[in-house]
Amino acid sequence: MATLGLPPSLTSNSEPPPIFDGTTRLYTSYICPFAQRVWITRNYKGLQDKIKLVPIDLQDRPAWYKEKVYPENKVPALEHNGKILGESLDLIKYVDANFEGPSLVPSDPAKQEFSERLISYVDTFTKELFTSLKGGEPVQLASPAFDYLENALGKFDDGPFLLGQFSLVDVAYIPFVERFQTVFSEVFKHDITTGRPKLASWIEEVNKVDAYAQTRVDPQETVEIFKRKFLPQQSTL
Ligand SMILES: N[C@@H](CCC(=O)N[C@@H](CS)C(=O)NCC(=O)O)C(=O)O
Repeated sequence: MATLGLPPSLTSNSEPPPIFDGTTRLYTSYICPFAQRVWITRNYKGLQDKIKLVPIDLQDRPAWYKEKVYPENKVPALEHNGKILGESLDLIKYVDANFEGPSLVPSDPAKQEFSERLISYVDTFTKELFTSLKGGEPVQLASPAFDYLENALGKFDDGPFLLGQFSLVDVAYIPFVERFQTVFSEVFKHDITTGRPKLASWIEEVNKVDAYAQTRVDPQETVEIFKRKFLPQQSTL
């Protein structure tokens, strides 16, 4: 688990932080792929001192989180300027636009247009992957989603990332690709990069980005979570 040197998760026994005291806080969970998007964005922009991580134990959630912070009772949520904002795809855009640090949106209009297209597909992408686990043939069922990424990676050739340079689009996809690569490899003995060279080099390059590398989940933990939540039929393996 990537928690070395990171604050401990707050539980039902933990006191709330002094909410709305002017501190910007990212309520997160170290295992949540949605929250991971915002965590990567914060790290990439060098906002470690400006946006404080407040990890929540989702299995033993403090009651004050829903009551005082975020009625949706989900992570991620961002406390900023006296407001609480949610939804990871909105938050990564918000953090990029409203805080200092390197931009995660390219200036090229063609790249911006493709970025919108890829962002609007990401929920379908993740849904297809989760749905693939419910069928008898997960590898085959997940194949079109990974092929879509492989094709998308061919669009710009001025760098290994989805828009050439590292951007919000990579941030939106990688937490899910990370988890499904692990699960397909460990549970179904299938390498999602076989026959997908661009996907292979994309994953390799994203792993070199420190802002992301610090947020990765221990693969063993990913497998345990998936077996418990999405693959109950595999839990006795
Ligand atoms: N659409 C939301 C999804 C967030 C989400 O589902 N987070 C999960 C953890 S990975 C959560 O907080 N679940 C708690 C619950 O639903 O009660 C986003 O993109 O931020």
